[in-house]
Amino acid sequence: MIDLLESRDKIDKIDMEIVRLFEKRMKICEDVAEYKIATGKKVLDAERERQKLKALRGRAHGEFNQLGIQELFEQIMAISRKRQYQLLTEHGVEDEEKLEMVDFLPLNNVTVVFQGVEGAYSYAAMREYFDDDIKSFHVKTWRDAMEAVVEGKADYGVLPIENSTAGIVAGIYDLLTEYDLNIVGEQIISPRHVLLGLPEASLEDIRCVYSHSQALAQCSKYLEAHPEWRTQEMENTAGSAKKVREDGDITQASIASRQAGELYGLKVLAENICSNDKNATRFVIVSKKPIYVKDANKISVFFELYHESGTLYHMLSHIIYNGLNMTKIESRPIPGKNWQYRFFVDFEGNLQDSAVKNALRGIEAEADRMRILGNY
Ligand SMILES: C=C(O[C@@H]1C=C(C(=O)O)C=C[C@H]1O)C(=O)O
Repeated sequence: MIDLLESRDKIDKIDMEIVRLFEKRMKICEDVAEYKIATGKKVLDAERERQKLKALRGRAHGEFNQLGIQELFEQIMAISRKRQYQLLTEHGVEDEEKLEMVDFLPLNNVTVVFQGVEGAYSYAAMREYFDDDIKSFHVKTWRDAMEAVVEGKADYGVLPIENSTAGIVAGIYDLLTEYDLNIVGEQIISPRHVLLGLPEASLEDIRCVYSHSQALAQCSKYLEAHPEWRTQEMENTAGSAKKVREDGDITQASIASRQAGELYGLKVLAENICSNDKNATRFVIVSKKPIYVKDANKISVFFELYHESGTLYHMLSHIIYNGLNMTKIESRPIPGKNWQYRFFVDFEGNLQDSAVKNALRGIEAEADRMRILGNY
């Protein structure tokens, strides 16, 4: 019988040899980086890598080993690029500065836009984030809010991006890729939805419940317990309260905040109706100014990838390899490119950190399209 220890001993010797050759190869890659720093040539040379993979596969025997060699060398070359990005950062080769660091966000004499009507949760988030002396106005849609900021009618916009029960607000993710705005802050608030009706209404009268789709989703368990009620989506929660007041129909109810009920003269018919009592919504604060505050510790980016196997893995490896903590990943379809996706990733860090610079350099060089959405 073959001796296990003897085989392992042989493997160990081969592995030592692989380590020695790997380090020898990496040393030469550092020389390549030096050449690239001096000449401005890009780190990634996709054509060279394709040729190498083809040639190396051809040296291996059998389909299994050919695939193995391909995988192995894809990794080796990805590691070589990561080292080169590090060297570029170490040599102070800066990508053009996309965002400028500031000590504080300018908050004096500013105008803020939010979507919805007064009493909406975006309004509450704005009140929480900004000082009392700001000027504010509201618009009908999220797109209107984005445009108000782009056109300079508002300095900041407040937009809901994620709820801990219902998940992401997909429309906001998509709009962030359409408009060249920058996330400069975030605010989490805990919506406490209540069921609101006319003062003369009681629970037995209700036939139809109006609210924003997110609020309906956040109260889905409560609504499922009332299968006799219809639900109808509206643009925002406070607007649904306004509608119930204006229609004056005792069969209508709204899911909104207690404050919206007070604002529109409605009665609380039921409380604690959220499926998750820790329900919280995260809002982002967007600005046209390409800035970030010096102690910002979260970065949001999005990127699109070539439709090839392993591309997402390679992209995320830039974050992992540089020791950064990824806190979120989402994907959204790319309009007009069926079954292709755009990825949104959040990770901890500040744009001044070398690890962040290295990771972003790699992602930018290797993704189809990439943009930093903000450091906040
Ligand atoms: C080392 C180089 O940089 C990158 C890494 C490669 C490798 O490790 O073989 C090949 C091409 C480049 O994408 C190079 O340009 O030769």
